[in-house]
Amino acid sequence: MSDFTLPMTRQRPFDPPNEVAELRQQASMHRMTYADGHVGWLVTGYAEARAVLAHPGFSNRPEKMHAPIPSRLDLVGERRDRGVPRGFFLRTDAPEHTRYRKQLTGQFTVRRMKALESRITEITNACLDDMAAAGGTVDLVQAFALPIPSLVICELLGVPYEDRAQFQEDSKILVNLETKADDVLAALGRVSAYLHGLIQRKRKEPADDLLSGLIESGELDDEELTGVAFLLLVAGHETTANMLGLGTYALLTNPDQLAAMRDDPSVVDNGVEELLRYLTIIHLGPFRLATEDVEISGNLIKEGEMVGVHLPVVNRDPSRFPGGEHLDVTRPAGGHMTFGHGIHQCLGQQLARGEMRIAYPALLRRFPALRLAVTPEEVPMRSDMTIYGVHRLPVTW
Ligand code: HEM
Repeated sequence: MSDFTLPMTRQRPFDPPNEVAELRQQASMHRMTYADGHVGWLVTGYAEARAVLAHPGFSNRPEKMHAPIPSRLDLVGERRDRGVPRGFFLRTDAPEHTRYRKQLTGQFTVRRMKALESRITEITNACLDDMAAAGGTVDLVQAFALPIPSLVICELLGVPYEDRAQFQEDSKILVNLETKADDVLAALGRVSAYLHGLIQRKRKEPADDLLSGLIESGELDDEELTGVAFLLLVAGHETTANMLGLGTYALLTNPDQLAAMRDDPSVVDNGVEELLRYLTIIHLGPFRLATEDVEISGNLIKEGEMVGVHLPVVNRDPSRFPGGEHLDVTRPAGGHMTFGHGIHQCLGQQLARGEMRIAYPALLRRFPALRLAVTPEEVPMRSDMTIYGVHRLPVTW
């Protein structure tokens, strides 16, 4: 089926496109035509996805990659050579990747994540207070889903509160697949210049934040520090924000699941994993380029061929998650691949989990009568973005 091209249009808001779900029923790996005519692969099976992402015979560097869908830029990492500072290591390979990853892992300590929990609770409560004060109908994305992760990342890095508005705006520009190249470059320039200045300030006045910790370890120069900080800002904003927005939408349209998340604290941790699995907001990729011939489940991927992993469909593979097309916050959801797998597995996953474990129940308990203020069909979906979610979620209570 080498004439298969990747569909992005969904027939139902929480389900992957029918065409891809149907493919998985036929086989776990498929030939797929990329936007420039390159014939590579699409992986729809759970075991095969893990095998690809754990295999050393693939590169994550964007330079030689073929775009999966027409006339759009892939993840921000594609733009590395066009203005992203060194240190933005999202799409790199060993040994460059190993060096940055080691530095960062050393900073995402249990102690730091634990300390952030009380700040996440405060930030969440402040958003809920503002919502209660505004009353009537509010857009949950602007009032809740976006500000929480945005402020938490600022906390983590030590970015002052008053500077955050520009960051939210710029990161939105950077992850939108439709953004024009000039606008991307302008946003990159603004964020880089700001972070560079912040690093200078932290060199003089270190504090108990991740940037100061990285400076202290002395391994990275200023440009690298800027790139790393920039990556965390972008990666930490929109991902968790879309989980909070889309997750709330999913709960509002599944009232029994919502009630379990609201009323039973013992359900929350697993409920968050299930929402991550069921919604799988990274719905384009990850993609890799074979640097040698690789055999996966009897399929020969030739050197130079692209492989895309369709995470939303992989996370519903019935051999791993029976009945996985339904949201069930009590289903054992561990082992899902929403944070990827292998050496590039999400660095911020514990932070993202911490935010969701605090934010969902806090929202549902503060507003027990929370409901959509529009019909479900009127909720605008982010089908056109690298990260899936809702553009807006009008709610009332
Ligand atoms: C629900 C929220 C999130 C989701 C679904 C998510 C998903 C992912 C996925 C799928 C990857 C792997 C990409 C690949 O294999 O090419 C990844 C990597 C990464 N994520 Fe996340 N992420 C989330 C939140 C965060 C947060 C909060 C941060 C930072 C504070 C973060 C930082 C990163 C970084 C730095 C990488 C690159 C890791 C590497 O290449 O070694 N993410 N994320």
